[in-house]
Amino acid sequence: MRDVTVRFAGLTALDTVSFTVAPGSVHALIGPNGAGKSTCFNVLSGLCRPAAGRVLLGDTELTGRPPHRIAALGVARTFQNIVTTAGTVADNLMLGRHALSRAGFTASALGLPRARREQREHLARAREIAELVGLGAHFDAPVALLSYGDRKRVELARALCLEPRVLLLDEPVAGMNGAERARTAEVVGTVREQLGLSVVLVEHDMGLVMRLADEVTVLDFGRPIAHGTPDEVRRHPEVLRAYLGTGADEEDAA
Ligand SMILES: Nc1ncnc2c1ncn2[C@@H]1O[C@H](COP(=O)(O)OP(=O)(O)OP(=O)(O)O)[C@@H](O)[C@H]1O
Repeated sequence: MRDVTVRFAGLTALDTVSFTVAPGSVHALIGPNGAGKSTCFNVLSGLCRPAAGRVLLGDTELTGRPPHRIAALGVARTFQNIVTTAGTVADNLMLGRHALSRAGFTASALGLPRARREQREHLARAREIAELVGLGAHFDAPVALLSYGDRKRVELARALCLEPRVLLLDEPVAGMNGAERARTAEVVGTVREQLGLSVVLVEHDMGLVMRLADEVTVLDFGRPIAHGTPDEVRRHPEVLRAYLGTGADEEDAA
């Protein structure tokens, strides 16, 4: 992201924000409520068009492209709130693979051999992804019957079904209990390692950020105030003042 500015009416939600996500790394965006983290995600995933600045994936220009194009180019995201409720885990993951399907709707509907073969391959890959995030045993279970933590991981798996190069995780452990948080942290680590993708993470759970992130960008009132490793950032005077004060103390105490 280079020099991105976003304005809503009179308010500048992002003010010339730049950061680079190193390939294969976990990059966290943190900051107090209203700092601009969600707006950053919305810019990265194409839901929000910046007034100025650019978003690049390698050399590919993403700025101004619609969300489905950005997803097809390799940037997948999850949302803060769970969006999957209907169908089985398999159904939801197959929806995630739909964008990759070549055979087309008509061929699939007619059950043509190529479409059937493709469908089988997608299902096999969806199952692999479900296993990777720890949902293998629930593959054919209705999502509505799963625990909250498992449902959040269905969202993660669905995003992974796009075979992204970059995964945007918007508060992946929000609302989870301690055990579920630990499990999800482990899954994110595994996913990054095994799929070799880059992860951009917005998360209020500082313990998780400190554990998972290679680099952290701190936003405050739409401006980046610090950037560095988790250790650098947690010691940064501006960060301590603006935001981490209590979070850092709590974590040290833990
Ligand atoms: N669609 C919108 N219209 C008007 N103002 C908006 C809109 N979206 C965000 N804002 C404002 O932009 C600023 C940044 O909001 P944003 O949601 O990006 O912050 P955040 O860091 O994600 O906060 P939180 O941690 O609470 O999710 C806030 O002042 C917010 O009220």
